[in-house]
Amino acid sequence: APLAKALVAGGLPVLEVTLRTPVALEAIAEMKAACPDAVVGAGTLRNAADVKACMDAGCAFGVSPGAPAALMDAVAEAGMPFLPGCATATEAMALADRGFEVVKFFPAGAAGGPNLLKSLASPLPDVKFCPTGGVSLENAPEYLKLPNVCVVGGSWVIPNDALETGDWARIEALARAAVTALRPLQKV
Ligand SMILES: O=C(O)C(=O)C[C@H](O)[C@H](O)COP(=O)(O)O
Repeated sequence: APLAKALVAGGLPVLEVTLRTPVALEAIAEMKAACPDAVVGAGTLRNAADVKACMDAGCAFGVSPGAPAALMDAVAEAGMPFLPGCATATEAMALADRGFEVVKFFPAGAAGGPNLLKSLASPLPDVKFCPTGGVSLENAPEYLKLPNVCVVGGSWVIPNDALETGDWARIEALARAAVTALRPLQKV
């Protein structure tokens, strides 16, 4: 709850909690209760069971590092707002064929960074990307200046040591710095 409040106070109301701990869904419930105006979703969805658990928990959206067919079928059936992950032209094309106009590029830094997305802009001009994975305040502008990048995601606003010590003021300041620097470049 205090983390959600700090992020929202800093100007970041769209929060993704990854399903990487046994308490993720509980954390989502606490964030929603603490910040009713925030848009709280889940990340690292891997299968149909995750989709069901997230829909039951009232997640506003889902995010995944990838897009296996069984997961995407469950997402379509549930009508869940979703940001599927991809890292290659073939994967981006498959998601575009499923009707996705915006997809996640993951792991952005390791998979080729801004250069890879620049190369995809000519053959796939209709596919827009949200790079995540290794995005930082320093390199985010390089992504956001590309015509096929509309938004970025990342955990740099929540350093582990700040989270562990409950330094909510520092997290709020990092969120505000991200908004100040990047909102003018964002295209959504
Ligand atoms: O698992 C998912 O569904 C995700 O969305 C992955 C996250 O976006 C990245 O793990 C963030 O990467 P860092 O900003 O480098 O920490």
